[in-house]
Amino acid sequence: MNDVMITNIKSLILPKKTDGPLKGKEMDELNIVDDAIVVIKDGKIVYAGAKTDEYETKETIDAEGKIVSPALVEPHTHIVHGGSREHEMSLKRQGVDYLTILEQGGGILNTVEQTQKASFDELLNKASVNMTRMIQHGVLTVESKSGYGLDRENELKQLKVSKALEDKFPVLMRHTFLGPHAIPKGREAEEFLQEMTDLLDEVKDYADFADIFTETGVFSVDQSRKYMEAAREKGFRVKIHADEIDPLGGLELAIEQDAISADHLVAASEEGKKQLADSNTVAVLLPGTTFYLGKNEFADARGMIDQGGAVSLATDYNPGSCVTDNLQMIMAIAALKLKMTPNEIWNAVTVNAAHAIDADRGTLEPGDAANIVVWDAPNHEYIPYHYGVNHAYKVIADGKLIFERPGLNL
Ligand SMILES: N=CN[C@@H](CCC(=O)O)C(=O)O
Ligand SMILES: [Zn+2]
Repeated sequence: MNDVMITNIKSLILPKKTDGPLKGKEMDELNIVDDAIVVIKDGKIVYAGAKTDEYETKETIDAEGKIVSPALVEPHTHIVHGGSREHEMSLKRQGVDYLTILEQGGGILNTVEQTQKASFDELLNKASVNMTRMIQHGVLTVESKSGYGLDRENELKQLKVSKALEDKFPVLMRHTFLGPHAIPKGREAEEFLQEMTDLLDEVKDYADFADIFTETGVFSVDQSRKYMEAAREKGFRVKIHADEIDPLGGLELAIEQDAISADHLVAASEEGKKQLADSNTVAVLLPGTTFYLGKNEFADARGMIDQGGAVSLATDYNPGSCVTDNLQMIMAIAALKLKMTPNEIWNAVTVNAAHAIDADRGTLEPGDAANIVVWDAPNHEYIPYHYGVNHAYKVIADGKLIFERPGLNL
């Protein structure tokens, strides 16, 4: 006897399971089955498809005629950090830009100070609030970066908090070492980068990927290449914060280094975008950051997809450049500003996001984890359309109903 059947599903969204990410035109293909059921046993999918009488289960979860999809995958966050930076909004209003704030010792370095001061428990409690909200918004797989410690003790503290989050919540996580995220005040780039490179052996026990912020005033392409080569030699797959503000050639470097993802890419070159199609690298676009930094030019998702590349989407949740943990909001910005189609967007936040962090998630094939969301929406196009609110109605983790949207108590 199976355990659970999800019944009364108006439409079931079924992204395609493939060995690599969906690229180019494939990104616009999405299987949607009307009048469907999902059958679950031991937390895994037994069947997801058209309604049939073939299965018996001990329990049912009523989808109430709503739409159902795999839980979303969030492939780029800075969820573990101390404090907040609301004061930067006034600076931005006065015209001080992101890199100038960083150059003056604020921005990332402000959060570094607050993260260094915070205890393990303080960081865990704070990140737990955001993780709860992410889950309530339909996310059950989360990538989490360090990078606000900038020394051995505090980078390890951040990574250990990240691991503790995974133990505390029914989520699958990937943990990324981002030691070279900024240059501490009074330090010299090369010498600090060497210190972070020397930490790679030790952080290997806690981190799945090694990441770096390649940007004007932070790390150059040459410095980043050196770090990525060292990380790869130690067995890491690499990631990069590339071409976020200035076009430095970070995307080309990512492809050269066989990075699992290249993230941001607002200022990526035409050459880099072209090379994406023949690479193993997923472009993780973060349009919430472009919006929050008040820029008018967004990453050229159309150029990347239309030339055959693989694109994913993430919040980039962090206290400075994108203060939202709502991935549905990013789906809306992707529709409006990246001109991505609804099918491309759904693939970008499920299968392609999973490939960007090497997680077997985002699909509902037999044997997959039964991580599922019932959405209070008439169809899959509705979620990017009705923006800024939470459409997740029921969230099911490993076959267990863990969140139901509360109503009003009138
Ligand atoms: N740009 C670099 N790192 C983060 C921002 C971190 C911060 O501002 O605190 C990002 O991905 O946007
Ligand atoms: Zn980031």
